[in-house]
Amino acid sequence: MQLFVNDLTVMDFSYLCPERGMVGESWIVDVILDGGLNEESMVLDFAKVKKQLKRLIDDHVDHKLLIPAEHPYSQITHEQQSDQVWVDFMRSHGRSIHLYCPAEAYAFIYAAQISMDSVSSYLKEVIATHLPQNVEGLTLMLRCEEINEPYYHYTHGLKKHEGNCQRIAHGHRSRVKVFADGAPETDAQQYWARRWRDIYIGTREDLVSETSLHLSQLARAQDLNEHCLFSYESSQGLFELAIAESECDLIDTDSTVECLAQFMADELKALQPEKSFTVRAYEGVGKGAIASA
Ligand SMILES: Nc1nc2c(c(=O)[nH]1)N=C([C@H](O)[C@H](O)COP(=O)(O)OP(=O)(O)OP(=O)(O)O)CN2
Repeated sequence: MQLFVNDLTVMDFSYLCPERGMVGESWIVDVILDGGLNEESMVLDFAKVKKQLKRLIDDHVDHKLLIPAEHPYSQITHEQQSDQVWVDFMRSHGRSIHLYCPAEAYAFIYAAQISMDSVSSYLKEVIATHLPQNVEGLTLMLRCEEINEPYYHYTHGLKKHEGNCQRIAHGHRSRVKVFADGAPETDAQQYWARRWRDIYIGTREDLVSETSLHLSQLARAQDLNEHCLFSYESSQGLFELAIAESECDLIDTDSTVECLAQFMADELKALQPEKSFTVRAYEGVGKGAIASA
C-alpha cells in the first residue's frame, strides 16, 4: 500500500554552488510512504506525517545554509569547545565565501554538489530512522514552484527574528509582480529578477571591518578586500559572513519582505518619478508583501 501527501512543506534555504555562489531556494516537498497497515488500518496517520515528517525536514534543511561537504572548495572547521563552525568556500577570482556561525545554521550534505537528489538522499537517511516498522519505503519528491514570470533567488538573515530567520544565510526563490499606474510592468519585474539573481541582500548597519571578524582568524579568509563583511549577534549566537561585493546588494533597512517590497517600489519611483508603482514581492512560495510608492 502507498500513502501520499503533497505539499508537505516548503524548505526555504540557501546553498553554496561553485558557479553561482550563494543561492537562495524554496523547494516544495511531496512524500510517498510504502508499507503494510498498522492496528489503525493506516500506513501512517496523516497527522503524524504532517507534524513529525515535516518537523524532521524543517529541522534538517529549512532556514539553513547547505554545504556540499565533498566539493574541493569546501573547508569546514569546527571550533574546539564551542558550537561555532567556520566554512570557507574557496571559489576563485575573489569570489570566495566565508562564514563563522553556530553549527545549527548549516546542513552538511556529503556530496560534491547540492541538488534535489543529494538533498533528498540526505533527508531520507534522517527520516528512515524515525519511521515505524510497518513503513518499509519512503519516496521524497522535491520540486520548485512553477513560475511563468520573472523571479529571483536571494539570501539574507533577519537578526531581529526570534526564530530561525535570524540565520545569516538562508534564502528563497521568489516571484515579483510590479504594477505601474495600475498596469502590469514586466520590464520592472525583469529588472528585479536580473538585479537579484543569486544575490545576498545585506543590511548596511551589519557591515563591519575585517579586524573585528572571527572568520578571518583562519588563513583561508585573508584576501577580503573586495568582500562585504557582515556580523551580528542574535539569540542563537554570533553570525559572520564575508561574500564578494559583486554578489551583494545593500539596503538601509532589515530585509523582511515588507522592507524589500518597499525598497523595490522606492527604487522604481526614483527611476520614474512620474509613475506610481505597486510591488507585490514574494518570500518563497505563496506569501509576501505589497508596497507602493
Ligand atoms: N511578516 C514577516 N514575517 C516573517 C518574515 C518577513 O519577512 N515578514 N520573514 C521570515 C523569515 O525570513 C522566514 O524565512 C520565512 O519563512 P517561513 O517558511 O514562512 O517560516 P516558518 O518557519 O514560520 O514557516 P514554515 O512554513 O513552518 O517553514 C519569517 N517571518
